[in-house]
Amino acid sequence: MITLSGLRKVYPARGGEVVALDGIDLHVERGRIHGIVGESGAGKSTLIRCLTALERPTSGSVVIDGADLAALGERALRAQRRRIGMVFQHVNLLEARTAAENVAYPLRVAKVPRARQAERVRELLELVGLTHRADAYPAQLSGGQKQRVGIARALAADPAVLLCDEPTSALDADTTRQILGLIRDVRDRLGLTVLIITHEMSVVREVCDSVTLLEHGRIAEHGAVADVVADPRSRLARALVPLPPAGPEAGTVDVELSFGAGHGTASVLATVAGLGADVDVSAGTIETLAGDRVGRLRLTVPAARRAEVLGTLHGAGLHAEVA
Ligand SMILES: Nc1ncnc2c1ncn2[C@@H]1O[C@H](COP(=O)(O)OP(=O)(O)OP(=O)(O)O)[C@@H](O)[C@H]1O
Repeated sequence: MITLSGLRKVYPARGGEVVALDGIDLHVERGRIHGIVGESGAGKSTLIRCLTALERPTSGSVVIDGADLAALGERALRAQRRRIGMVFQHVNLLEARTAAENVAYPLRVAKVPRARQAERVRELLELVGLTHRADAYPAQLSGGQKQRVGIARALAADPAVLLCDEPTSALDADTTRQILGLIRDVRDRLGLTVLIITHEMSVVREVCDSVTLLEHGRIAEHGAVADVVADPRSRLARALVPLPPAGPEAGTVDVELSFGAGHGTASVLATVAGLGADVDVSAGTIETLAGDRVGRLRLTVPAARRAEVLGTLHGAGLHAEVA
C-alpha cells in the first residue's frame, strides 16, 4: 500500500525555486496497479525519487507498506528500501554475469545463505518464464528477456511494492504486451502493489486499475480507469479512448457520450437506438479496461433536439455533453 499526503518538493534554482511536486495526495491500495502519466517535467521522476527515499520531500509524507519514510533512521530506511522493488526502462544488468547471477545479486548483497539464494533464483526465473535462459549472458538476451531478468531481480528481496519507471518504453508493441502481462501476473500471484510511471496511454489501457495525471507537480486527474473514461470532461479519457476527429454537419450538433462500469453496452446502445432514426452514431470506441467495459460514442443530433436528447441520456444515468 502506498499513501502520499501533501507531498511537496521544491528545488532551489538560479533566480528562485522550482516546485516539482506541489501537494500530492495519493493512495494506492494493496494489490492494485496504478499508473502515473504526465508530460515531461510534470514531476514523475521526482515522485519516484521521493518514493525510494533518494530524495527527501520538502514537506508532506510518503508511507509505504505502513512505514513513513521520513520517520526512519538510515538503517531502517535501508531495510524499508528492500520492501520496494524497482523496474527501469533500461535494465542495467551486469554484463559479465549470467541471468541467474544477476537475479542472485541482491540476495548476495542481503547476505541470504547460498543454498537459499540458488532456490530463490530458480523460483524467480520460473516466475518470469526464463528458466531456460538462466545461464545466458545479457548480450545473449532479447530486450524483453532482459526486462524479465530486471523484474526477477526487483522481486528477489520479496518486496511489497513494485515501482516501474517507464518499464516498456524501450520495447516493441508485442514485447510490451508480454511484459505488462507479466507485471499483472506477478501482482496477481504475489499481491504486490504496483506503481507504473509511463507516458504511454497503451500501458494504462492494458494494465492499470487506476491512474493519475500529473501536471506541473499537481494532480490534474485521478481515479479508477473506468471512472476516468466515463467522465466526459476528462482529457485523459480522450487520450485513453480516442474518437476520430470530426466536425458537426450543418443543422446538427455532436454529442459525446461516455460510459463506464455499471452500464451494459447493450443497454447503452438500446438507449441510443431509442433516440430515434434522426440521431446517428458517427464514431464509437468500446474497450475493456481494468476488467470493465467502457466506451465513448459520438452522436450526430439535430440541433433542435439537443436539450431533449441530452435530457434522455442523462435520465438514463449516462454522461453526455455537446462536443
Ligand atoms: N535536481 C533538480 N534540481 C532542480 N530542478 C529539478 C531537479 N530535478 C527536477 N527538477 C525540476 O522539477 C520539475 C519536475 O521534474 P521531473 O524530472 O520530476 O519531471 P518528469 O515528469 O519526470 O519529466 P521527464 O518525463 O522529462 O523525466 C522540472 O521542472 C525539473 O526541471
